[in-house]
Amino acid sequence: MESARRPLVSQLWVKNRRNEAVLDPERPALSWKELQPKSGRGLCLARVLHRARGLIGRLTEQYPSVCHSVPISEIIAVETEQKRYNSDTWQKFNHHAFTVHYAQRAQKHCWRCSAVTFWCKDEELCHQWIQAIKKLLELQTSRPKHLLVYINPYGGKQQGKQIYEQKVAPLFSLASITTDVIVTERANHAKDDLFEVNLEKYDGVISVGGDGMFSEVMHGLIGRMQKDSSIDQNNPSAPLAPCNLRIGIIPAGSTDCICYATVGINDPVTSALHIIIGDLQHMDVCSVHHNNTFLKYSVSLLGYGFYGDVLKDSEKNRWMGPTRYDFSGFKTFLSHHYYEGTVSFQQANQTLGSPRDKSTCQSGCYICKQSTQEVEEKRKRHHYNLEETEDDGDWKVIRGKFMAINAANMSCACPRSPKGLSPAAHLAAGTIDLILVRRCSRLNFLRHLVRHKNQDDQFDLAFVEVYRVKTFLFTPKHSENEDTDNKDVRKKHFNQICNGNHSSCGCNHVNSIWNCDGEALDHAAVEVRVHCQLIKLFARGIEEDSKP
Ligand SMILES: CCCCCCCCCCCCC/C=C/[C@@H](O)[C@H](CO)NC(=O)CCCCCCCCCCCCCCC
Ligand SMILES: Nc1ncnc2c1ncn2[C@@H]1O[C@H](COP(=O)(O)OP(=O)(O)OP(=O)(O)O)[C@@H](O)[C@H]1O
Ligand SMILES: [Ca+2]
Repeated sequence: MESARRPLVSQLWVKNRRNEAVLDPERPALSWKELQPKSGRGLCLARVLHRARGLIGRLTEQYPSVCHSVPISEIIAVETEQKRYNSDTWQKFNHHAFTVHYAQRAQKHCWRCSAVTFWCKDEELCHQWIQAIKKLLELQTSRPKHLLVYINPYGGKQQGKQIYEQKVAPLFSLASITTDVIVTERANHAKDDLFEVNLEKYDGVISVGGDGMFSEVMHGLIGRMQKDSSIDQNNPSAPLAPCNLRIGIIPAGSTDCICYATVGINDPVTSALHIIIGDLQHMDVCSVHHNNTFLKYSVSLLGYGFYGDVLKDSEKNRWMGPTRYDFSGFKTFLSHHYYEGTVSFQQANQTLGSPRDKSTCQSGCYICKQSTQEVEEKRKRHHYNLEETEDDGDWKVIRGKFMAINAANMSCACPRSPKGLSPAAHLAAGTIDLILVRRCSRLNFLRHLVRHKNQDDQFDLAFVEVYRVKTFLFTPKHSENEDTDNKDVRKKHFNQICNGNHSSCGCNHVNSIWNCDGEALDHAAVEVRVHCQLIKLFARGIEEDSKP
């Protein structure tokens, strides 16, 4: 037992160079460092340079040899080397070699699977190393072994199936992860399936597609949990049962904002590596109700006004793929609509930070960690039927004319807006950032939009307000029935570019619609409530400095 904790130290060869390799179960990491320049007959320029560097290093007492180190948690697999090297090396080491595959940080937030082959002088040493690494890998208990994968073949640029087969499946198989793969045949296929399937045999569910596909998987899992726990989703104040299974996202959509804001990039290989090493990121979920009837859950953006109108227009142009959003965004910007209504909300406790904080939510965020403890205690109290003590403040009511009402449950960072709609929003603190953009000129609205792209403070504009909240209500000024009947009211909302036939401007509504993670809601009057850390993802949040 004692020997299992001691480091394994051996001389192994990497690319024909003698290295000292150390496998330290205490750190726990695998590291290797070149011991001396390659020996052998013959002279080549590289070797001369190498020796000169070694000599200079020794003279200055700094031998310039790089130490490589890989945490065990980031090793993907270890395997006996098959004969793929030139026969010289193969003969020299009598066929004894093993290869370690590991996750390596490439560019910012982008990970790649790298490999290093270690050559051993004898078979026993080779076997000892492979067994020692495998033993340490077995201790990585958070890694998934069996996954359920849903692929939307029509999301984004319709590349979901190819992306999964070419970039992800080979990595899962290298990591000995087995999968049941379902290519969806219709919308809601994944969601419906998750209500029926035996989930006990899986360690996670993977969504290959965009935010809409993720939303389907999430609705399936949350809905299933509530059904199994006899919780009525129509009750807006019911404490929801959290989901134990983690969800992985392989981005293949048009916005991929949930992936981008939880991993830092929308790259299928990076996401596959986070899944393999069993990363964990808790995430808040908002429930949306209308008159005590459950409508939907949201994790990224609930947007009324501008983003609702963009969505509505873009749905007609799904054939355009991701470009549909830019096209409809431009049209919606020109149509320049505002909507009247009342927003009521309770501001969250100040310990949960402010939307105007300069620091952002990152891997290991202390505000989210604090919420993990609180949510655990709250669930325990609920389990033992103990009383709740909510210390939320008074309700604030704002009546007005709005260009946009955006509720960001996370930063909503995506390739179109790398900082997102609310750069300081938290993934798992149990809060939403409510952004109110009041009626303003076209030029001012453009200034607001441009700030989604640059470094300027998005909220430092006279017509923009932002609040960190746990729950809010929205009531449109005009009743929802009026919206379809009252043509006179519609006319009041015409503007320069609308010629009155409304076929192209999409302005034939007094009310806008809610864009809920890219899906349209059927009602404008809503009650929204955040459920702290309801779901878990195979991710780790944004790493501060991803490249070592
Ligand atoms: C001048 C440049 C301004 C550029 C401003 C870019 C803002 C981009 C903000 C993206 C925020 C995404 C929030 C995430 C929402 C997701 O849950 C949802 C589902 O995937 N995606 C969308 O609704 C997809 C929403 C996509 C919205 C695209 C809006 C594009 C606006 C273009 C306006 C151009 C005006 C030009 C005037 C000369
Ligand atoms: N086989 C299918 N046929 C038609 N629609 C599907 C199918 N499978 C899933 N869907 C639906 O397609 C919708 C959009 O999918 P997805 O989110 O993957 O792509 P996207 O909308 O292009 O990307 P994003 O949501 O990132 O903007 C989802 O709402 C999902 O319910
Ligand atoms: Ca949140």
